[in-house]
Amino acid sequence: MSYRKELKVAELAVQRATLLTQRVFHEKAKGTLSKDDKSPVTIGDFGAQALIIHAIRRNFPTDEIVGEEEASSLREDKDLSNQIWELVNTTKLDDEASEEQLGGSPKTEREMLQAIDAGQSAGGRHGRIWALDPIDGTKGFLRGGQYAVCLALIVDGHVKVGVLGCPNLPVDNSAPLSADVGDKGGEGRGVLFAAVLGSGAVSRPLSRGALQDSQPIHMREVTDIAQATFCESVEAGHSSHGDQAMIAKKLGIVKESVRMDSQAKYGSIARGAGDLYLRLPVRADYQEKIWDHAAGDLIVREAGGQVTDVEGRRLDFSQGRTLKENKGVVAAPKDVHEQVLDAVRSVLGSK
Ligand SMILES: Nc1ncnc2c1ncn2[C@@H]1O[C@H](COP(=O)(O)O)[C@@H](O)[C@H]1OP(=O)(O)O
Ligand SMILES: [Mg+2]
Ligand SMILES: [Mg+2]
Ligand SMILES: [Mg+2]
Repeated sequence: MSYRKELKVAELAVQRATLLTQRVFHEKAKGTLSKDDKSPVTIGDFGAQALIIHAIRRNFPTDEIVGEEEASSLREDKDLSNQIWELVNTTKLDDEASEEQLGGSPKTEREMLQAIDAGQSAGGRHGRIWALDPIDGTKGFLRGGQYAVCLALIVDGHVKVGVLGCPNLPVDNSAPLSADVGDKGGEGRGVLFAAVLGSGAVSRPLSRGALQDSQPIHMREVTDIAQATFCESVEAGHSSHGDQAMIAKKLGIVKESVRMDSQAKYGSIARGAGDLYLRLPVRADYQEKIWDHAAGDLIVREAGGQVTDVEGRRLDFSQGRTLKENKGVVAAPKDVHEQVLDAVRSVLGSK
């Protein structure tokens, strides 16, 4: 299957949602709510989820959706719900045909809340399931750092389409890897990554209207692993900086790691700005969420990379809302992945 329509809808929906998140960053007070697990959520997360789920339901009404957020806290907080509605109701792509392809946006606040709540699928190994992270790296978003709007289509447990909107990464695929977001105007920033299984990966500038032209992206060829650049989370609570530093040392890497939030890490290595992405578990009981990895996993593999967990198993998206059969992530160009994995095993094995 070509998944042509799925790809187009996903790209446009992510592009529109990034506009909403940027409006939140530039125009709104960025208050946060704390979720049960103490992680933050903003009006940007809810608004982006509403717009994207609306577009999926209009175009693919029988598909299931695994979305990170849900609306119960908004039903109890009218003021917050109103703020999100104002954003959702007024964020549109400049291009009418593209808006039409998305099926417009929710018509009422009630419809918006229903859309947010339509992301409660349990996931699993059968059927068509969209995995959605409306803002990945919420902490990065709040800091003015990197974040990503992430959407993937999983069919019978396999990722078929992946899209990442990264408003604060440079458009230029050859720009040096840095978590820096540049000047306040955002000139030259904003990139949309996409991949379809078997068709390669591309990037294009994020725009305010129709999709711009894309170009293919590839991982960089690494001939000497000691020269590789690796990226990791900013948050030490999300992956172990200590173990990652030991692995880098074992590989002879002397360059300092680049720390950035969100799946922008997957996009960055897929276009050869960096080479390796290591995410080593901090807590034995944390299960990675499918929406934190599905799009990035496909984009990196389609750009010539391999993505596994710390034991060398491919990420298994058929296990429900989490990657419960996996521990951590090791993403690298295919040719050196085994070498990186050996270093990971030896560091983790000796603990
Ligand atoms: N203990 C943890 N280990 C790994 N990832 C985590 C942990 N706690 C939260 N996360 C998730 O890490 C993601 C951000 O990753 P990164 O550090 O690469 O930017 C977020 O989606 C966040 O989930 P949440 O949305 O619940 O905060
Ligand atoms: Mg996330
Ligand atoms: Mg999120
Ligand atoms: Mg979150």
